[in-house]
Amino acid sequence: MQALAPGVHLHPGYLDASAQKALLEEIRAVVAQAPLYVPAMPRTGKPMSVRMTNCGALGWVTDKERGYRYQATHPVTGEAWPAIPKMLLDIWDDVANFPLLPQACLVNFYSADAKMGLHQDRDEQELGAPVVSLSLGDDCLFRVGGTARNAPTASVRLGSGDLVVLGGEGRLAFHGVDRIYPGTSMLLKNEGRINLTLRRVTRGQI
Ligand SMILES: O=C(O)CCC(=O)C(=O)O
Ligand SMILES: [Fe+2]
Repeated sequence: MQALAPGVHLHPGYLDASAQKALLEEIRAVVAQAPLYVPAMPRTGKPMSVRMTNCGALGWVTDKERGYRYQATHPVTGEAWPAIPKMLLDIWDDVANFPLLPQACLVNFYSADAKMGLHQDRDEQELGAPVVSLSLGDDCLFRVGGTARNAPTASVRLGSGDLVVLGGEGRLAFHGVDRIYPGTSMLLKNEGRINLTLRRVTRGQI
């Protein structure tokens, strides 16, 4: 385990190749039920470059009119999100050091030219639980800083199977994805990167 910033820990190679393949199959099943869609930025309605879906009781969504939020249904199909695969619940159990299970798993799909600007994950009421983030497929350049936007940042290349935990004083650390390195992994059939982000949303037992 490697500290990228206070409270931000990288577990390089957390999933071996066969676990990555098994998890990818689970995510394919999630996407078959809850298709990837293009989220839009609040107010401007500008499309994000990352395509998204979710599994879990709640999913993180954003659109022009209502902005960033969690909701129980897919914004395009109107269906409830599929359940979080057991493999991911077990991973949370292993690394989160939190007594309750995650409620939301955001599935981010990055094509070769997608990125995600520097931001904090702050749409959750429960900030005592960490954010647990897994990478599958192509490498990316991940950037993480402090809890102020202008704090210095460190960049690290994340590969398939790498896991990052943002917890404690790192829970609100600014972070983002500056670029994808297309063709650096053979896991997916085509180029691209999948990121899975597990979170608690509400406070207390649900
Ligand atoms: O893709 C990643 O590694 C980060 C994703 C992220 O920060 C988010 O979905 O909030
Ligand atoms: Fe984030």
